[in-house]
Amino acid sequence: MFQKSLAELAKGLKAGEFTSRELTQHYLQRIEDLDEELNSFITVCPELALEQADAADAAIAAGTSGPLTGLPIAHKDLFCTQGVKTSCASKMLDNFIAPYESTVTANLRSAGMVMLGKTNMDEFAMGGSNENSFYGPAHNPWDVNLVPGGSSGGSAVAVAARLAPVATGTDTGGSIRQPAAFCGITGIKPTYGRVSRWGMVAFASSLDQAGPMAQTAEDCAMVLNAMAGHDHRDSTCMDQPVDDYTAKLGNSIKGLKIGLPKEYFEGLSEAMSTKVRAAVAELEKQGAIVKEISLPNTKLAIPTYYVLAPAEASTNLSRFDGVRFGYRCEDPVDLEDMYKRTRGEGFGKEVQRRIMIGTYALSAGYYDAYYNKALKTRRLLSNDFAQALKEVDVIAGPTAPTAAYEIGTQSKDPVSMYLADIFTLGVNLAGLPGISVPCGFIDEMPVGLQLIGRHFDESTLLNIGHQYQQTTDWHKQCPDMAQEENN
Ligand SMILES: NC(=O)C[C@H](N)C(=O)O
Repeated sequence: MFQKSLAELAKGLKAGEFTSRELTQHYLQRIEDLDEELNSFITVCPELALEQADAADAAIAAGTSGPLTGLPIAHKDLFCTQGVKTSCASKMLDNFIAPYESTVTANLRSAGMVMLGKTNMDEFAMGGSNENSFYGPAHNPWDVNLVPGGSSGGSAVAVAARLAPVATGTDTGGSIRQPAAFCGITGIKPTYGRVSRWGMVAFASSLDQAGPMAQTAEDCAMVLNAMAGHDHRDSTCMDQPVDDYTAKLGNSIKGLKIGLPKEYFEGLSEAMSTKVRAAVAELEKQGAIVKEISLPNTKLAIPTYYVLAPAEASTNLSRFDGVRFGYRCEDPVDLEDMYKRTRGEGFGKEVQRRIMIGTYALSAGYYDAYYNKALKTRRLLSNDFAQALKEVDVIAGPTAPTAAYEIGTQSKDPVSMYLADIFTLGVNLAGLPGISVPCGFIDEMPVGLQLIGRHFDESTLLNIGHQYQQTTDWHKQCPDMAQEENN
């Protein structure tokens, strides 16, 4: 049963092959059996899940169900969920139970989805390996000695190991797409403003965006249908009609123009370049027209992001002060001591590093040299994409420069970790949608093809992903521990 995609499970539920309770029990059992080794969940909520499953079964029986009713989902642990811990994988929020529900989780709940639990991540979404978690690293199910990517690492692991058919993630600079690539699943970061950020704990507010992670592009389309839409509680959420993403999956890609940025292939390993070019050739076979393009400012993406994101983080995270909620240090001698020790003890190293970088970049003497300059280079990067997307419909390239690496090998060197974000950061800086689709293996580890589209054109990305998955089977491959015969 767990091998099935979300779309297949939806059909099975509708046909009465199993109930939502049975399906939910099945996944809860898999989590119990396998997650000790994988560490993909921070919180599992069996009682709540079964209660929601029973309600879904009642709705199905009453004929009031929708396309997602009764299907299980896992949420990244930075979406506020009323009554269920929301930790952001930080000691700072280890005791935090949100008094309200995020719009994303509320939308999926009202679509009838069943919440299995909350997934592991890099602390406050800062990282690309899931090693920066207060709860310890999540492990890649293809090889448990390797990282699953991050920051939405737990969500990617849960889907890849078939502990959940779908999960939510968030992406500030690649946090949906890169772990999707490392774990061999599909993940889409929608256009900035497509999905509400209300109740999503903020990291960098001009970049953060939520999206689905699943086995297939079709599954992502189903879930994005319920996630996307206007929300007056998030002033950056756009009041723009939402496409029916599943309705547009059947379109032919004949004549579609795909651009390959030459900068994305300069210095790229032969192995990765071959995989990406083979995937693009497959799309060409289906009628797409491929041409080389240029994104001349690509090399500015890392310095720009790693000034702006920490700057925004330093202000967003100032709310964690030990006063109103979250961690508070023991026996402070005075207010200053409480602030200092609460933040020193409650935040992990990477979070502290970013707060310091961000505070420095925003400080009076350096604001123009760093923050203001980064805003200008952000504009150059956006202009590159805007120009390219006049010439082509979508841009294709690798999601990340490498496949997953061994736990512990990069965590000592934050800069080398930052450099690995080269292909994903620009997409957030320009507010564009991007999808990662599994496109093969390097040394037995999955890698992803990234497709970048025009603002609000998630439909085209999901359709290309879907068409690609009609003639390839990379997305169907799963790690040994998720093989039917082993369970
Ligand atoms: N949050 C993200 O989207 C991932 C990025 N690697 C970061 O650490 O900022």
